[in-house]
Amino acid sequence: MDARATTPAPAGPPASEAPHATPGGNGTVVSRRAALTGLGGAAALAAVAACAPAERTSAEPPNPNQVPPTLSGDPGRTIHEQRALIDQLDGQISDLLAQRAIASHNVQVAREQAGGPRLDPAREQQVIARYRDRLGPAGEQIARAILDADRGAGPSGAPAATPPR
Ligand SMILES: C=C(O[C@@H]1C=C(C(=O)O)C=C[C@H]1O)C(=O)O
Repeated sequence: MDARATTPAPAGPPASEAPHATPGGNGTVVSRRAALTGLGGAAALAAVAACAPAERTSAEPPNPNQVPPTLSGDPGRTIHEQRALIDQLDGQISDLLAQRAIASHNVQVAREQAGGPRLDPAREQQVIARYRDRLGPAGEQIARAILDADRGAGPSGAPAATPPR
């Protein structure tokens, strides 16, 4: 059985990381929770849910990490259709990355303001491992690129300045 199907979703950040909105330095204020569950993410999840196969042969709940094969793997789709899908997915990915950059920035600033280090290498390894588990070696590359982009991302990291829609 797929362990992910039975593993409950994380209950949210521990109390020590409660969602206090933190100024981003450019007027951007986003709580950790809002950033992680912003409309872009909800829209992405809704899109995935809407495209899930109508009938299920298993009683197991859908895995939100799994792109529905009807969307992603149908070779009968034309190149034009596939490209439209790619453009749509790239838009969602970009929106999510922009939200992630803001959330990451907020955590980094909060930790720094509390007198701690801006970065947390152990946590970064957890992030990398999650991407690697899901996507293999390419996932590790992607995670490292995201972490690089989000380290110190803020007002000057232009994409982070765009609030979630
Ligand atoms: C956002 C955090 O701060 C930094 C940024 C991280 C990230 O973008 O995922 C991870 C660890 C930290 O280096 C965090 O500790 O959660």
